[in-house]
Amino acid sequence: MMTTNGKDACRVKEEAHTAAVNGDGAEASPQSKRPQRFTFSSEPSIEDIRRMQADFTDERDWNQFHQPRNLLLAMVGEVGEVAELFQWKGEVAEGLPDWTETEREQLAHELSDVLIYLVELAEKCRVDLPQAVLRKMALNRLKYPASKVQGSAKKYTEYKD
Ligand SMILES: Nc1ccn([C@H]2C[C@H](O)[C@@H](COP(=O)(O)OP(=O)(O)OP(=O)(O)O)O2)c(=O)n1
Repeated sequence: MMTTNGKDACRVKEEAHTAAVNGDGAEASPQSKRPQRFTFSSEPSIEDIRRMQADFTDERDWNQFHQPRNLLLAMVGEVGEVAELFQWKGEVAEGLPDWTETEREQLAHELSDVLIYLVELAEKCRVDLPQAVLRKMALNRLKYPASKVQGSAKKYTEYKD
């Protein structure tokens, strides 16, 4: 079980933006170093979250309601609640410097709701999410080689080679 608190969750640590992070095997160069990178706590894992939500639904006899389509709709509803927090604020800088603690906590709640439903949706669709993410990121790296798309946000279909 997780023993984290708000401070742990908000810690930033000195970390180079290395090849280990972007997975492309390139050496880290001084230019690629990012001095302050936010990191997550290592727990709970996605499997921990799946199990905690499974326990939560089992204890309430709610599996009868948690079919894939219902979970999808619930997740999209929670995405809407995330959007509502950003609504009418204009551009928001990384780290949300102008947000109050209450607003930050609301955001943490809504993002968690999205994640909880996403993880349960994946479970009910028999998608092993952590492994699926690894496969998808490998595909992303193939579609968007760093050397080819450096500094460009164009979609892969827009590159002529
Ligand atoms: N049938 C349900 C209802 C709730 N939850 C869990 C998963 C979500 O993390 C959270 C969602 O609860 P609410 O539907 O009450 O939504 P909010 O927490 O966002 O409340 P509100 O809509 O008032 O902001 O509770 C669930 O698993 N299954």
